[in-house]
Amino acid sequence: MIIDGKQAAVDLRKALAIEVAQLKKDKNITPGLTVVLVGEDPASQIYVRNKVKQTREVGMISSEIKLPIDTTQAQLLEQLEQLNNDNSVHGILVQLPLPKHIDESVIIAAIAPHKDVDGFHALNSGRLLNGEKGALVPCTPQGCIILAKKHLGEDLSGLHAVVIGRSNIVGKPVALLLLQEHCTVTITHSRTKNLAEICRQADILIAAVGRPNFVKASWVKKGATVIDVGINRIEDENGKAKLVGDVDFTAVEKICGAITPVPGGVGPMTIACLLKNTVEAARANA
Ligand SMILES: Nc1nc2c(c(=O)[nH]1)N[C@@H](CN(C=O)c1ccc(C(=O)N[C@@H](CCC(=O)O)C(=O)O)cc1)CN2
Repeated sequence: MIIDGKQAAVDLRKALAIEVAQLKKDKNITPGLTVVLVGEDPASQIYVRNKVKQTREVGMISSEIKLPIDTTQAQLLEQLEQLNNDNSVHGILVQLPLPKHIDESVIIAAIAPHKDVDGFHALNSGRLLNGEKGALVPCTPQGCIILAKKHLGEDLSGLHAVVIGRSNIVGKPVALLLLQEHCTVTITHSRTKNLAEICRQADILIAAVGRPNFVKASWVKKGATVIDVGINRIEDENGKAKLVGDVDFTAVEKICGAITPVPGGVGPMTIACLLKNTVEAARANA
């Protein structure tokens, strides 16, 4: 089975549009998201454009702040201070990666935690770690869980989930979410020994390593659910640009029970979950 992330994102946005309309009717609140982009990275520009477009499509307010590549860290912090104090802005997102002269961790820490719709602020990651209610949860990990449940149903308890990758943005939070779902969780990374053997034990395999076609068919247990977070741009045999995930899709598809494709898997869910977080932020701070 191929898990259709594009369709799951459409379904989530439809449900959010209804919620947004209800929030307007009942409380006269229109959720507002501001996306900040520093520089002109082509992929980031596309992601930001899609975020703004989809936010508006579900009836929310969205604005984009484009800053030049030579923006200083102090200038970006000043911009965030203004957004933190603007009551019409419920969600703030700074598109990553930032230019090298800006320290991402300083910027993430400067976003008001209740407006941190990326869920990257230490207060939100701490809440997730403690299993507290009210955390804004990172979008890609949320998308992974929703997509895994499309195949496995709501109850993931007792399943062995193996996560490849330990980033703060995907690997660690997705592992915590799987733990909340009562999975047995193994986190693996570049120094893990016997990686293939560990992956073969997975009922749910999450690949978030950033290496094209890294996960081979021989690493996958028959019937496993495979969630591919990778977005890697490579050249095909004719020199044409092509987008692939971290999983050797063609080979793994024949063995697994279900798999997310790239494109059309986790990526679209990242943006849909961002809209979900913005609605939650607006509701929580009404
Ligand atoms: N502040 C953040 N920065 C970044 C995040 C993030 O969650 N917050 N994630 C990524 C980029 N990203 C969202 O920002 C993102 C990446 C990919 C997609 C997506 O829909 N991909 C499509 C393919 C699109 C293409 O052709 O490039 C797919 O997989 O089908 C959405 C959002 C890094 N930065």
